[in-house]
Order: sequence, then structure tokens, then C-alpha cells
Amino acid sequence: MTEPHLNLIDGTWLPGDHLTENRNPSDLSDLIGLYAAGTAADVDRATAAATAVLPGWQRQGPQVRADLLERIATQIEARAAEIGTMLAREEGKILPEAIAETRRAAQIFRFYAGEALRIPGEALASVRPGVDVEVTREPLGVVGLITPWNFPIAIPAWKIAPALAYGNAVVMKPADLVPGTAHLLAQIIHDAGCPAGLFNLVMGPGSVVGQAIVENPGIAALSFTGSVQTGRAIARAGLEGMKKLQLEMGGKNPMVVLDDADLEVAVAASLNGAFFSTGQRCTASSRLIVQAGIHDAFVTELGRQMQALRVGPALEAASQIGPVASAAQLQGNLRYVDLARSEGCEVIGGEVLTLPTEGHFQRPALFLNATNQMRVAREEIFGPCAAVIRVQDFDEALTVANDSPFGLSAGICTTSLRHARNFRRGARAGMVMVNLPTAGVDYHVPFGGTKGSSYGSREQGRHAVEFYTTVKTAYGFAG
Ligand SMILES: NC(=O)C1=CN([C@@H]2O[C@H](COP(=O)(O)OP(=O)(O)OC[C@H]3O[C@@H](n4cnc5c(N)ncnc54)[C@H](OP(=O)(O)O)[C@@H]3O)[C@@H](O)[C@H]2O)C=CC1
Ligand SMILES: O=C(O)CCC(=O)C(=O)O
Repeated sequence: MTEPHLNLIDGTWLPGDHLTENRNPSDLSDLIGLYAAGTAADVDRATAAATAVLPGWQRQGPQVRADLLERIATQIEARAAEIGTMLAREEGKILPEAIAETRRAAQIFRFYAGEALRIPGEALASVRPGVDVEVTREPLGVVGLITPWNFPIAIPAWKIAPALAYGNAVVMKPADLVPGTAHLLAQIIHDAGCPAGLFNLVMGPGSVVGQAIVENPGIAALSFTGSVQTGRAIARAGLEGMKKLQLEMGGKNPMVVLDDADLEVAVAASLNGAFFSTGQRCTASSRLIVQAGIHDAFVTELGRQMQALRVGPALEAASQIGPVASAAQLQGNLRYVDLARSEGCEVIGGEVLTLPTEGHFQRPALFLNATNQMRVAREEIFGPCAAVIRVQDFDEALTVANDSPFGLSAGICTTSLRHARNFRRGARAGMVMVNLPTAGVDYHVPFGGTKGSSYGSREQGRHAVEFYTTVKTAYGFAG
């Protein structure tokens, strides 16, 4: 058995109060390691250390921050194969996707190394003669980051990097399913020369460590990605503590396929959007809204390609779709497959697969003849399952696409410039994709949604400055 992996608090590796097992969802006999589960007292200690280090750190200015982020980026890149392997092993994403996600994390750190030197501000003349006004962006203080399991390095990266770039300190809790990638990232941040207490990793259950972060009065702001249910609970408790909030939650993302679409493009975008990463993306295309004229050809070709996808262990080169991340997630997916049948859908695929290694393998599923009022078309499943809804024309497609409690990403496949433009304008979603999967985003532009998908200002790109800073207005009279 390898050494247990500890929490990073105030620059020191500390044991928490017990150890939890991290197992490989592609092979449950593979024990990846033991990870320290922290306590509320660990969160208090981390927050106190973060508070103490901030004044000295902020006095050093942005070049020091940029240099630190650059060193972190370089190390992540250098260790992309090792980190990607850990990510694939603990989360179940296939290795090429896991390595690509790791490289994306490096790019994110590098992007914010540059942004640390570009913090915007304004100088204005006052309405009063002789007075100058300066509007600056100031750090918030200590920020609490609570991250999910489905992007175990990209999401921590796109929260940690702007938090540090804009002069804050961090207390982070990764999802309990994926401590290994977070621990590697914490090691890199520590080894890159991050001052003690500036970045703290506290692993452990959401109900203990997550809750303690949400309730700690020393934490000024919370950035969370995960389920709607947990996001709502964090919003209530966070507001009680008057914290600044940024919540990224679910999606039920529509992919509209019009009669005039290029069939090959539409099938490729839908296959990728609905099933890649085992459908475990908040941007997944879980509603395929298909115009009547192309419906049968589209469903036949998508069904054929979906059934041909090779589901297998994440580290095997032949695998195209890895396992579902956990037993609980698989059980949830299977309940939705049953529900689809009982709501009147014809189901293709969706069954549990028995492979040589014991893991959570499931064949992707299409729910045909769905309507937008069915629960399988309204609730986020977060698995390799997509509901197909037939519509008559563009107007109906747009109405159905917008009729959802969520509004994260929305896609359309069409060769009509007019339909593409009207969809971009009319879709009630934070991100719109034309002839592209609803999932798979760039790291240097805003990410986030409308309605039940997101709360607070956008993540990623230059827009992250809005969340991770507060505005100060300073007046001066020079005489
Ligand atoms: N939008 C997205 O990107 C994601 C959406 N989901 C959705 O959520 C469903 C369930 O997944 P799940 O992992 O349980 O999502 P959760 O929302 O429970 O978990 C997200 C993060 O919040 C933490 N957390 C849980 N409870 C609390 C709490 N009371 N206070 C503070 N933090 C808490 C979790 O910790 P811990 O892991 O220890 O429980 C994890 O770090 C999925 O089926 C999917 O629908 C899930 C992941 C990402
Ligand atoms: O689609 C992507 O690239 C990112 C998706 C994501 O962040 C998520 O599913 O949580």
C-alpha cells in the first residue's frame, strides 16, 4: 500500500481525521490510493492561514503572481501524461480526453499568468474641479472553491488560476470521487513556490468539508460547480453569510437538427455532444430536437454510430467511451432508462455491460419518440443518454429548445444562415453552438448559462475578473 495522500494546509501536508479509498471505476479491484478526509477544523485552519498570508502576498504585486502561475502551467504541461493517467484512472474519462483536459488546465494557468498583468481599472475626471477619480479592482480575500468530479483538473484550474491571478487566497475542496488529480495539482502548486497558506487543499465529504467552507465567516466568496440541489443549498447558506457567489450547475442542453442540416455534421456533433466523456458533462447534448424531414435518417445513422462506440476501460487504447464515474451515478442512469420506457419512449442501448474488469460500464442510450414534457427531457441525467424529440419546423424547434429549466449551452445543425442567426439570437442559453457539439468549450472566453444553470458572473476568460475582484472608487484632491 502506498503512503496516504494528505491535505495541504498552511504549506504543510496534514492527515485530516480519517482516510478514504479512491477506486478506479474501470476496475474496482484497483485501489488508487488512500486520501485524507479533512474536518471543519481543517477548514478553519486553512482559512486562518490564507487570511494571514494575504497582506504580504498582495504587496508583492502582479509580476510575482504571474510568475507563480506560469511555473504551475509549465509543470502541469510537463506532467500531463502522469496527471492524465491519474484522471482517467479515478474519473473514467478515456486517456486521450484526460490528457487533453490536463493540457487545457496548463493553458488556463498560462492565460491567467498574463491576466495578472492586465487587471483593468479606470481613471476619470471628477464632476468636482480639481478632483480625480480612480476605479480599481481589488482582491476579495479568501475564496472557497468547491469542485465536481467530471472535470477533475480543468474546473479546479479555471477557479484557482483567476483566484490567484487577481490576488486572492484559496481554500479548495475537490469532489470526493476524484481526490487524486486534485492532490497532484496541489503538489505542483506547492512545489512551484506558492507561499504557505495561499493555496489550501482540504479533501473530504461535501457534507463536512464543503459545508464548513460555505459557513466559514473568513471566506468572502464561493465558487461552486455541481448539482442544482447542492448549488441551491450553497446559495442559501452563502447568502446568510453575505458571501459573493458563483454557481455553475446543470444543463439539459438542446441540439436542434434541421432538415437542411448536413447529416454527417449533425450526427458527428450529436454523437460527440451526447455520449463522449460518457455524457458526464453539464454541456452534454441531452435533448436532440430533430425536424421531421431528417428525423428518420438522422436517428438511423446516429443509432448505428452510437451502437458501434467501443465502451471500455479508460486506460485501454481501444476505448472510446469510459465507464460511468460511480455506482450511484450508474444506478441513477439506469433509473432514467427505465423511466424513459415507462414514459413511452422506445429505448436503444442503455444496458449495463459486463467486461473482463469489474467496472461501471453502460452502453450509451437513445430515447426515441420523447416529448419535451417527459421527465427524461427535463431533468439532468448526467450519463450517456439522449432524448430525441421530433418537431415540425424551426419555430417549434426554438420553442422546445428554450422550454427548459436550464440554459447552459444550445446547439443547432443547419446550412441556413438565417436559421443559424435566428437561433443564435433566440436561444435562451449562455453558450450557442452552430454545427458544433454543445460540449467542448474554449478556455479564454466566458463560460456559463442562464436560468437554473448558473448564478453569478461568468467563469473563464477575462470575464472572471468580475467574480474574483471587487471594485473600489478612490477620490483625490491635489489642490
Ligand atoms: N454541472 C456540473 O458540472 C455537474 C453536475 N453534476 C450533477 O450532480 C449530480 C450529482 O453529482 P454529485 O457529485 O453528487 O454533485 P454535488 O453537487 O453533490 O457535488 C459537487 C461538489 O459539491 C460538494 N458538496 C456536496 N454536498 C455539499 C454541501 N452540503 N456543501 C458544500 N459542498 C457540497 C461535493 O462534495 P462530495 O463529492 O464530497 O460530495 C462536490 O465537491 C450529477 O448526477 C449531475 O447531475 C455533478 C457534477 C458536475
Ligand atoms: O464542455 C466543456 O468543455 C466543459 C463542460 C463542463 O465544464 C462541465 O461539464 O462541467
